[in-house]
Amino acid sequence: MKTLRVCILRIEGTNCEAEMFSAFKGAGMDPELVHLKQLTGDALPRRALEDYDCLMIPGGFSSGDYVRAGAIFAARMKCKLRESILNFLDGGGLIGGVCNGFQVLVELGLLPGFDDLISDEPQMALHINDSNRFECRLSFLRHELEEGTSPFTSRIKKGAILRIPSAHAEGKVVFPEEFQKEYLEKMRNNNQIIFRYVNPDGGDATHPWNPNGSVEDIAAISNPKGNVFGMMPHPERVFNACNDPMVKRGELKEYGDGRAIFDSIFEYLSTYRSKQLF
Ligand SMILES: NC(=O)CC[C@H](N)C(=O)O
Repeated sequence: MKTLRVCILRIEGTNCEAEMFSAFKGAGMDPELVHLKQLTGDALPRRALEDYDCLMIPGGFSSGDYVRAGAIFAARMKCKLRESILNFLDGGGLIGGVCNGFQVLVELGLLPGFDDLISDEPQMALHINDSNRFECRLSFLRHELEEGTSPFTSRIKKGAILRIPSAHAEGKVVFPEEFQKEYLEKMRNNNQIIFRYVNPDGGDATHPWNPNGSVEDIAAISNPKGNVFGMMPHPERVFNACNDPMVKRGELKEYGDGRAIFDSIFEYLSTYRSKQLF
């Protein structure tokens, strides 16, 4: 079988790339840490997006979160890589972002991506948490789609609740007030809402279980086509069960709930991409 190559993209201030690397590796893919300048032709060795199957933007504080979290990383990508991103998606590639990576994809206009793959006008923002603080704790995420619907969660059953940690200051999903009703409806109809925060008992999330005040407790979304995905909590931090604080001492569990995301990407890419089915 063809090796599945993953480009884990970093710039100054990215800080979750090592865990992201080992999660992709652990799920059987071939990740590589790539600096943005290697893609834009400003540093050697040069790399091209088309050589990868998946582009993943990891978490962190890219460019120190100046302006808005993710804004500078996104602006640099947009001005130099717009065409290659579109070609990459057209060729069947997947693009994912976790936490700061999700913020980058929203700033870039790839998410929620209602009308175009890259929208020029922002359709959504990840705003400062309601608490006005950096919120760092385990989150409970309910999977909202049927198994097999999203390439990023194809291995997860509808209604399953995953324990995945959050760690962010700007994670509140907001839409422009006048379009909020319409946009939420679009998101539901297009199967774009992938995870919602819930309370530990599975009920509607209240703070701190919705850590940021996101509308409708939204924690993860995709674009309408499903090939661009962003989530605030960090699946790469709970690839192994030993990193899940609720796994009891002596419990013989090898993998944490985060692994399902990476297994889903693997399954999707190896089934569809390597056979060039789309
Ligand atoms: N863990 C992260 O990626 C943090 C994202 C961003 N720096 C924030 O605080 O919102």
